[in-house]
Amino acid sequence: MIVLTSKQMREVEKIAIEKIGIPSIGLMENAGRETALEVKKILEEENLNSVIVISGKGNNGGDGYVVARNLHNWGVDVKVFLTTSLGAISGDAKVNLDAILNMGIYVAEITQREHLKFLEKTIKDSDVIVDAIYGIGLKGEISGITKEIIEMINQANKIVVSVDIPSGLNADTGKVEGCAVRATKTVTMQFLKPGLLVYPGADYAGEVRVAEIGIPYRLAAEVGYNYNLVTSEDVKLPKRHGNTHKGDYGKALIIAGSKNMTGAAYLCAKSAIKAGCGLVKLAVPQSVQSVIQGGLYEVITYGLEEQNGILSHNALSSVLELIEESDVIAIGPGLTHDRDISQLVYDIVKNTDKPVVLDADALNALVGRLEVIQGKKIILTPHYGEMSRLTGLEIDEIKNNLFEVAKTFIDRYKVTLVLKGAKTVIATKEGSIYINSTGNPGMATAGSGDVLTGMITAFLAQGFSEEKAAIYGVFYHGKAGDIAKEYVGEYGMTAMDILENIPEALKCGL
Ligand SMILES: NC(=O)C1=CN([C@@H]2O[C@H](COP(=O)(O)OP(=O)(O)OC[C@H]3O[C@@H](n4cnc5c(N)ncnc54)[C@H](O)[C@@H]3O)[C@@H](O)[C@H]2O)[C@H](O)CC1
Ligand SMILES: [K+]
Repeated sequence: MIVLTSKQMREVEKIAIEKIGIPSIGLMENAGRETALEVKKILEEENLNSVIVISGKGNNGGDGYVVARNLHNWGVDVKVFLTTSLGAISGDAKVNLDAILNMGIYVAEITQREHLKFLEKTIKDSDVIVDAIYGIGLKGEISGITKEIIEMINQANKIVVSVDIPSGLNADTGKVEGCAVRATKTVTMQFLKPGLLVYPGADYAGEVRVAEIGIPYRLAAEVGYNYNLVTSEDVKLPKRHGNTHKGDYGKALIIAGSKNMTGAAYLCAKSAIKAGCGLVKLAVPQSVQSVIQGGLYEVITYGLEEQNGILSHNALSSVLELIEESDVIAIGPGLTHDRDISQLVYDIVKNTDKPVVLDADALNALVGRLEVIQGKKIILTPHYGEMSRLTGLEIDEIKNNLFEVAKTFIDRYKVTLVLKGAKTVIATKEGSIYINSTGNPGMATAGSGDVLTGMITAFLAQGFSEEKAAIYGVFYHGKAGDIAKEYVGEYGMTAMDILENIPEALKCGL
């Protein structure tokens, strides 16, 4: 599903109005009416009838006047408060402000501190708050009286419907600019915005609805969008042909495990099989092979050269031989981190041009010498901690600038990046960003990442491009977690629960 940044949104709006000739006031009418319909639905469902619209000085505020006009026409008790003076309103917003004044709708200015008490009382007496203070035109941090108004909205404990984007939220990053409205629902115009989809923005936006306001859909392609939300529509699975055999679904080699982390290797290999990989070979340290083999009926295991239960660099030639007979490789789950293994991982990556998924300790192994991945068919799956080690950035810096961090990384290394988090973001070689829509907090559990690596590897093995394998793997991993949640809930969910629900998740894609 297409997602547009505020800049891209402005570009499509400009083409719609200036090139195509769609009247801008018509777009505002549609934006306001769609939001009003949403508010009406809430009022009817909850048996409520009074609304306060809080409008800012721009076109977001203009949408707010249209909301008020429509609600008034439908018999709703509606009042409008301006965070600016009446004289500061211009353009389409002014046309709509004049209309509501002419209709006799109550309009008040909140420009001084002493007005705040009255606003507080009106909020208290209202059932629903419509937030039309700032939309995509927000620049910099919110301060002064507007900040106090937003804090008042948040403390009121009312149903809040935000127009386009919760006021105070950065539409592009999801960052809170000083303060932001906590919405129950956000009605966003024509296209999703990235800031609504990642944290903290996603928490502030509440339920998000995209309203069609009359901008032609094709304009997104014209301005060259690069953000996408991955939904079930985007990850349909191809039907398998009748006349096929296991060779058609790929041979994967997984290099994983150590004496203290046999489970990671198990979870990864089993997940690859569960996600449809034709044949999975698992290379582990010799001394743990018999432990790992138990229960892995479908997987061929290889015990390789090791030292104290950890793969050693002496395993390189055996690994390279196994790679010869494989289509795709995954390295990392449960390997542990030491100098010898780092060199092993480095040399494996250096010596193959086949698609490789790098996870966990394989990522740690490449810290400081990432140039070896440059331009290769590689998918990296770091969580924020691993990304921090790879880039030298603080975890908070990564969390607050997910898109920028991901883009800078792929611009430099030209690989596929799966940046794992509460909202996993995938960045492709071509510079596109995909935001995942599945998953839940129950999946924040040990081994969950090993399952994901197995799934991505399986899609790669089945002939998907790195980009598609990453997108599909992340989506269905989340889906399996969502199904697991129905049975075991979030608290008790284990990686095994996710793994066991992979087949059910994949059935949804057919
Ligand atoms: N995208 C579309 O096709 C349509 C969008 N509509 C709505 O219009 C807004 C965007 O309107 P715009 O006037 O450009 O910006 P805002 O209303 O968000 O506010 C800008 C307003 O506020 C001032 N300002 C910005 N930041 C700050 C700050 N930190 N402190 C103080 N003041 C600030 C700025 O100078 C402006 O004056 C979009 O979101 C939609 O809701 C149309 O109605 C339909 C078509
Ligand atoms: K808003």
